[in-house]
Formats: sequence, C-alpha cells, structure tokens
Amino acid sequence: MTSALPKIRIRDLHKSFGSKKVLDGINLDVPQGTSFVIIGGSGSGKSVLLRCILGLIIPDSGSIEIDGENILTATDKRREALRGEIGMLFQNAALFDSLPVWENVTFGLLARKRLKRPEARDHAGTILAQVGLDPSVGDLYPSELSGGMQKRVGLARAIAATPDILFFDEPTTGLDPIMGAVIDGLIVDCVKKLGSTAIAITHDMASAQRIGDEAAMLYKGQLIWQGPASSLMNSGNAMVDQFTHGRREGPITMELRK
Ligand SMILES: Nc1ncnc2c1ncn2[C@@H]1O[C@H](COP(=O)(O)OP(=O)(O)OP(=O)(O)O)[C@@H](O)[C@H]1O
Repeated sequence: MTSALPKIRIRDLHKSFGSKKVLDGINLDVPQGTSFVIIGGSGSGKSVLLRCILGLIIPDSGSIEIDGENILTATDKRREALRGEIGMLFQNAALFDSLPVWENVTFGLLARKRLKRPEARDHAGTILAQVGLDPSVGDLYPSELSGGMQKRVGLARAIAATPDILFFDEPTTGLDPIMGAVIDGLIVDCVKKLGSTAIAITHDMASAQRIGDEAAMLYKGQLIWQGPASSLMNSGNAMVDQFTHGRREGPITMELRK
C-alpha cells in the first residue's frame, strides 16, 4: 500500500506573480527512488516549481504532498522540518565564501545542531571523499576552488544529511562537457547510494539523459509531455523535439519581450 504512494505528488498547482501566470495546473507524481528531470525554456517556471516544493514560494492553489502529507497545509515549523529533509544543489553551488569548505558541507547539520563542530569536520571529510575530493579540501575556502570542485562541494553539502529527496538546479551549467559528465556520474552514484528521490532541472540534454529516469517538459505553465528520459531526443512530441534539438523553427515561438 505505502510503496504505491508517490514520494512527491503535485495536484493542480497554480502560481501567478501579478498578472503573470507561471504555473497553470501542474500535476506530477514522482515515485520513490525515481530520478526525475524537468526541462523547459528560460522563464518557463522550473525554478518556481522547485521553490514551491521546497516551501519557499507559496502557490495560489493546488496541493503538494511529500509521503502523502500536504506541505501547503502543514505548520510553518513542519514545513521547515520537511525542507531540512531535502538536499539541494544550487545552480552556482551557492557556497558561503566566508566559510571553509568543511563548514559549507556541514552547514545544515551544524545549524540544526545535529553535529558538534569536531564531528562535523570529520563528517565533512567523509562526504568530500564520496564526491571525489581529498578531505584536506575541507580547509580551503570556496574562492580557492575551480568551478568543478565548487560543484562537488555543493553536491557534498546536498548529501551531507543523507536526505530522502535531492534537488539539482542546473547541475552542469558553467562546466566543461567532461566535468559535466563527471558531476552527473557523481549525482547518479549519490542518488543510488542514498536511495533518494531526485528532481533535476536542466537545459543540458546530455545531462538530462544521464541523470534522469523520467522526464517532463514545462511549457506555458503546464507539463505538456512526460516520458522516459532516454526518449528526450526522440519523444515524438513536436514541442519537445524542437526544444531538445534546439531548432528555431517549430511550434514553440520565442517571446523575446518578457
Ligand atoms: N519572486 C518572483 N516574483 C515575481 N516573478 C517571479 C518570481 N520568481 C519567478 N518569477 C517569474 O516567474 C517566471 C518563471 O521563472 P523561473 O525562474 O521559474 O524560470 P525557469 O524556468 O527556472 O528559467 P531559467 O531556465 O531561465 O532558470 C519568470 O517570468 C520569472 O520572472
């Protein structure tokens, strides 16, 4: 019975900013242990959707359930606790420049007093090793790291509390193609090892196919297609095909004056 319950279930989710409709009736089930990729043009609402699930944006209507619990009707305290159970890798890694790497990695654990500083430092070394970094990197500052190393540290921070749910926002943006593939490999390994449910948003089709089991495309506030990530390049859907192949001509017209 419980195993049939999706880890994340979204129903009829709407969100507008002023007169601008960004999410216009999103329905989505993400089964436990699935890695789900969301694609869509710039400004199509991918980040807003993730931020709604994180509880950082309150939608206008609809429901978002995690393990069957509607987070939109939960108390602020409960919502914050649920947010703490989600690991997030931000687009630019979003590290705190003033903190050494080990404190960046264990920031959430220290903030929630789940570890004392000496334990946190040791724990950071273990997690850094899992993302292919020498534990000594823990004593460096973010400005001393390459972009690829910063992404690894961001990934280490996302997995430090062994979350049930992982979100990846443009995990390969700004990386060379080989480093992008390396980061994707680490993401796949981490998700598998933790048995987590993952949602990634990306414009990188190679990455989407490497990390995703399932995929969906967001267009004009709605999920217009869903299918296996492996079929992204030959989905049979004219809009998805135009997007994934980067064609100027097709049913999607660019609205340049937004
Ligand atoms: N807090 C906000 N207030 C007003 N408008 C917002 C806010 N957050 C997002 N938007 C608008 O919502 C729309 C969707 O933004 P969002 O960041 O989700 O797009 P995206 O699909 O993630 O784009 P990209 O791929 O370029 O990152 C945009 O038009 C954006 O300007």
